[in-house]
Amino acid sequence: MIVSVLGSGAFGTALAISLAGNGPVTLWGRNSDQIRAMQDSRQNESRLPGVPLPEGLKVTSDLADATQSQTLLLAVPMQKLRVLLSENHAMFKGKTLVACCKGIELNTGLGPIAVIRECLPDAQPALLTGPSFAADIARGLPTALTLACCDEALGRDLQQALTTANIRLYRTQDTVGAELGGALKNVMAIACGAVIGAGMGDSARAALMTRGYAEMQRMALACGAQPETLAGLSGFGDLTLTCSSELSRNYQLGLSIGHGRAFDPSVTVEGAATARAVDAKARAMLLDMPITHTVVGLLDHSLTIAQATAQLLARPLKEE
Ligand SMILES: NC(=O)C1=CN([C@@H]2O[C@H](COP(=O)(O)OP(=O)(O)OC[C@H]3O[C@@H](n4cnc5c(N)ncnc54)[C@H](OP(=O)(O)O)[C@@H]3O)[C@@H](O)[C@H]2O)C=CC1
Ligand SMILES: O=C(CO)COP(=O)(O)O
Repeated sequence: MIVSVLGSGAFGTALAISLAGNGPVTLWGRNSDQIRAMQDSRQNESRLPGVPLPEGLKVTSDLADATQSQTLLLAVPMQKLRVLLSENHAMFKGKTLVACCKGIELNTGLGPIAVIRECLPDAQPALLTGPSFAADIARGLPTALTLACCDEALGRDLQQALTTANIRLYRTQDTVGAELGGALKNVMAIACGAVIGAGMGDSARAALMTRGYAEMQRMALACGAQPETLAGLSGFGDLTLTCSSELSRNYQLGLSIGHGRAFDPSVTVEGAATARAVDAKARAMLLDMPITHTVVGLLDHSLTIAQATAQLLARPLKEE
């Protein structure tokens, strides 16, 4: 299977580096200056400094060239997926499109698979998700991820083709569960970072992770997901990683909120838009998602940390 990775950020570059161990890979980025610098230095200095690009990895800013491959990994932020697909519609027709982003689209409440289906009804969509930091993958450290695809035969082919020396893939047909797990864990990571940043301690974080997981399940099951998917790598696995590591940008944003410090708005933090999208979706579906709602309040500055904490603690007592 000939593969190209579209999006030369941290994750796209890391995936391309790992996949290059299987055979030739093309990595596409939209910024021709950045791509030229990558071609010259053979590293991605802004996103993954110090990690050399392997020989079999071709880097290009020519999308027509990159989309010669039948299988395209889409490693752009969730809120940018639709524009990439719709602006380059003709080049993506009939391709196998593997979304590598984690989030829910702000204006529609849709996940990546549904966005691909809307933009390109004749494409074959799949999702690569689960606990992994780009820096770990790029350095060859071992990771286990979920490959979600409704079509079982295609899912098996992708699982085989995208497994690498350091990425072990598990397979599921439950794309709804896989994409909601990956999207919602980022919202919980913001909440956990805020609690730790504000000095509320590890017990409070454990409470948020557990009740956050209950919220993730509530939304996912209401959308038709399987509970096993939420308990797997794409849900519980990624929740654990993202809520407990300072390498996570979502967690870092939470830490800044907790510390009362500004955060660089240019950093990709998927959980911010996703919290707003999920909060609106939960309201429409009459689902109780208090942590997500509180994160939106913190992001919008309509709640202080103290108010947010008091509000969550004062909720009516209930069975677990
Ligand atoms: N980093 C990680 O550890 C992991 C990330 N992910 C997921 O991967 C996705 C991408 O994240 P990540 O790579 O880290 O983010 P980065 O911020 O490192 O990179 C994002 C990339 O997307 C490009 N991009 C943005 N908008 C467009 C567009 N309209 N068309 C084409 N390219 C565009 C950016 O280009 P430019 O620089 O020109 O703006 C940049 O190269 C996210 O959904 C994230 O959740 C998943 C697992 C791990
Ligand atoms: O998705 C990730 C880990 O699985 C990366 O997390 P951040 O986007 O918070 O850095």
